[in-house]
Formats: sequence, structure tokens, C-alpha cells
Amino acid sequence: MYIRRMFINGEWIKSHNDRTRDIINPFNQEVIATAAEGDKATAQEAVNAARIAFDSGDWRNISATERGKLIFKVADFIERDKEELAELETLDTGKTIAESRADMDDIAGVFRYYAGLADKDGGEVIESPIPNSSSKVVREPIGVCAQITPWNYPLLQASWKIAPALAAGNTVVLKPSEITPLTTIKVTELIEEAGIPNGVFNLVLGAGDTVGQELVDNKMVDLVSFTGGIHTGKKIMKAAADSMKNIALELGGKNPNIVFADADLETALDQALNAAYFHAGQVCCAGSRLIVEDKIHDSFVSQLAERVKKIKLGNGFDETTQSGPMISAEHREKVESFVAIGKQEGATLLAGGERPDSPELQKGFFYRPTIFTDCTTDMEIVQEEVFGPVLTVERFTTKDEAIQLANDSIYGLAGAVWTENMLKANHVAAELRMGTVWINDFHPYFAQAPWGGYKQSGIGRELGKPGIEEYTEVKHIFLNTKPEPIYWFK
Ligand SMILES: NC(=O)c1ccc[n+]([C@@H]2O[C@H](COP(=O)([O-])OP(=O)(O)OC[C@H]3O[C@@H](n4cnc5c(N)ncnc54)[C@H](O)[C@@H]3O)[C@@H](O)[C@H]2O)c1
Ligand SMILES: C[N+](C)(C)CC=O
Repeated sequence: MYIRRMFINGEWIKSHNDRTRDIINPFNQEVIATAAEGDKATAQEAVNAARIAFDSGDWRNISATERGKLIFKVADFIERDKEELAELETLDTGKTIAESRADMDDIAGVFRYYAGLADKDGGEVIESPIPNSSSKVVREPIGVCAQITPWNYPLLQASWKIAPALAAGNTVVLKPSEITPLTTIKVTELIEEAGIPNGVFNLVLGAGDTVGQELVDNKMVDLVSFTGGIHTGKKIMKAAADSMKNIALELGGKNPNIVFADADLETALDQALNAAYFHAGQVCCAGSRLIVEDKIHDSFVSQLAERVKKIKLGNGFDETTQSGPMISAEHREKVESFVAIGKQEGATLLAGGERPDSPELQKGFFYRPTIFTDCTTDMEIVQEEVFGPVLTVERFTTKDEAIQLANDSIYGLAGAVWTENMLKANHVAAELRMGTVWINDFHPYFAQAPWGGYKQSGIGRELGKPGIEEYTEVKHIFLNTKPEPIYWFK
């Protein structure tokens, strides 16, 4: 049996006890691969390798231009192997092949962007207030970075971490979600092929509460960068405090999509569907809270329901499929329990709310796109991140009410506002307490623009310039050009 292995210090290794995990296709529950299942000891080995590689200085001290060249090579290889990577992502997550191809383009773009940024920060000379001196501020790599990623955008989320960390001169131990490791394993092969030195990038596989927890606890790790759920994020933050590690947290969202009556309603409606149901709603920035102006609420929602009922569920490899399955049986059950809560709370179920009955979908973890109307902000279904194809709808009459509803959340990841009135749009955008606000659009994210959350959606930023700065320490170097005795202690 071919076992996908972990990569530590330039070697592809199995787990100590030969434990493995089957990787399942969520469309039909077939085993698509078997992966080594690491344990605490494997995580420790990987951290040791990353520590030695960092302390040796071989990676952080080569020129940033050289590091950039190697990272450009990884981008080239991702483009070369795009179709294989996209197929693996669809097999592993169930997302449509068109989505996976788009992800691969984004991922190559992220590697290119950070490869290009690698040698662009030469530090800054600052004005020293002390005579006969000069001061400069430089950014240095932070050290050994543990990176932990989720299952919904497996390689995309990994790329946001790997590319800037390596470009800045750090060494890395990455643990992908145990459910969806395949594309991350493949990219590790590409990192090896690009010639990035041994020990600089290490891949460990396995469960969060063993392998992941060790990465967070290990005192040789300098930074933990985590993308995943809020509950895991809180655990990681608490554990990291013990050794005062730097942390970067990209967590969940419950993202409002505000539609004013003066919007281009055809576009707003079309994009409200995309916002809520893209990748079966398993998206951190899914527009899962629709907030619609009273005047248009009834007609907007009834048209939306008609469109929702036509969404074609199916195999991600079928080019006519519009949405794939949920990632797992457990996750679908979680979504179902939220729908039950919504009903108990008195929300009106307008569409979906059940598994599809077509015979060809019975082996997959499918759930029909769902709409709840008559929702209020005190409902759990409005406040909790369901992370599935479930949309709640609230109504408002004034702009201030729309802002107040949208901000009434522990989360602050992203949101959108739809109106043709740019004064109003800009006012609402300024008032929303979120890391990203889209005006007359939903979902765009790209390498150049920072991504991250306000409030409990996270700490720190990925992408853009802040996405590489997160992987650096700032050092002030002061030079006395005319040293003299002070005679304080005579
Ligand atoms: N903000 C963003 O950019 C963003 C992007 C993608 C996903 N997400 C969020 O991710 C969540 C879905 O992903 P998930 O279900 O894989 O999340 P999760 O928190 O269950 O798992 C994420 C990762 O953490 C690991 N993990 C679990 N327990 C751990 C522990 N104790 N110590 C260390 N690691 C541990 C898991 O093995 C996995 O690799 C959603 O909440 C979604 O909003 C956020
Ligand atoms: C930010 N994004 C959309 C890539 C992944 C969120 O789950």
C-alpha cells in the first residue's frame, strides 16, 4: 500500500508506529489515499529540524533575492502541476473542479507575490535624537514557525502561511487538516524539487489534539500561525501563553451582506447566492447573514428562494455541478443541528432544511441550500458560524439600523454593502467593524490585500505586506559614531 508520508529534515518518513489514516472523498466516501499519522514525537522531530535549520543561519542569511528565486520556482511548479493539484483538491474536499482550478491560480499568485516581496524591505533609517549617532530599523525572521491549517481551503490557506514565512527567512513546520492533507503533501514535493534546503520546510500529518497541540506547546517554536475554528483558536491562544509565543489567528466569521433598496438588485441577488452557498457555505467569509431593506425584502427573498431551489448539487468533477457536498458526516450533522435550533427559535424555513433525496447523492455528505427568514439577532442561528449552506435573513428600515445589526456579532471577519449611493456605501463601510468590507461585491480576496478579522475573528493579518511582516521581528540598531566616556559612576 502506498502511504503518503511526512517530510522532516529533507526525508520522507512514516510514523513511528506505522499508524495511518484513510483520506475520504466526501462525494462518495471512497478511500482516496492513506496518509501517515504522526504523533507528538514526530512533531518534536520536525520542530528540532526546523530549529537547527534556523539556528544554522543557512536559510536566513542567504540573500533575500536568492530566497525569492527559490520561492518563484515553487510558483512555477504549482502552475506546471495545476491540473493534478486541482484534481487532488476536488477529490479531497468535494469542491467543484472550477473552484479548485481558481484556488491553484491564487496559490501560485501568492507564492509569486511573496517571492517578489522577499528582497523589497531593506530596513529604514530613522532620525536619532542623540548627537553623533545613527539609527536603523530592520526586520528579521522570527524563527521557527508552526503553521496549522483547516480543511475548507487546504492548500490556499497553507500558501498564505508558507510563502511569506519562507520569504522572510524563517523555518517552518506545517500541519494541514488531517481530513484534507493531499495538496499540501504535493506542494511539499514541489518545495523539495525547488531546492529549498533540508530542515527549512517540514510537513507533519495527524490529529490536532496530538500533533497540533505539540506544535503549540513546544518551547522551540517562536510563532504559531493558525487558521481554523474559534474554539480551537482560543485553546491555542491559551496554550501559547505558557511560552509567550507570537500567535497569528485566522478564525471564523458570521458575515453580514447588507442590501439597500437602491442597489442594482439583479446583481445583489445573484451575488447573495454566491456569498452564501459557494463551496456549500463552508467558507470563513460566507455571506451567511443577509440583511435586507424592508421595502424590497419580500420580493428579494422570494426571488432568492426560487434561485436557491435550482442550485445543482453533485460531483465536483461534473462541470455542471454548482455545489459539492459537506466535508464529512459529522460536519453535516452539526449543520443539521443548527437548522433544528433555527426552527425551535422561530425562524421561518423558506428553502432547504434537509438532505437531498436524489439517489446519486446518497453516498455523499450533501445538504440542500437553506434559507431562514424572520430572523432576529438574538437567535443562535444568526449568531453562530454554521459553516454550511444556511442563510439567515433579517430586515431593516434605516441605514443606522443596518449598521447596528451587522455589527451585532462576536465576529468581525468580512461583510458587504450593496447600494448605488456611494456616500452611503462609504459611510456604512467605515462603520462596519470588520477586516474586509466589500462595496457592491462579495468574496474578492487577493495576494496584495491584507486579510484577517476584527473582534473574535482573529489576531493579525495574512496576505499583503502585513502578511510577511507577521513573520518578522523588528530590531532597532543604534550606532554611536563618536563614543566617549560618560563618567556617571565616577
Ligand atoms: N479566517 C480565515 O481566513 C479562515 C479561513 C479558512 C477557515 N477558517 C475557519 O476554519 C474553520 C473550519 O476549519 P476546521 O474545522 O478545520 O477548524 P478546526 O479548528 O477544527 O481545525 C483547524 C486545524 O487545527 C487543528 N487542531 C485542532 N485542535 C488543535 C489543537 N488543540 N492544537 C493545535 N491544532 C489543533 C486541526 O487538526 C486542523 O489542522 C471555520 O471556523 C472557518 O471559518 C478561517
Ligand atoms: C478566505 N478564504 C475565502 C480563502 C477562505 C475562507 O474560508
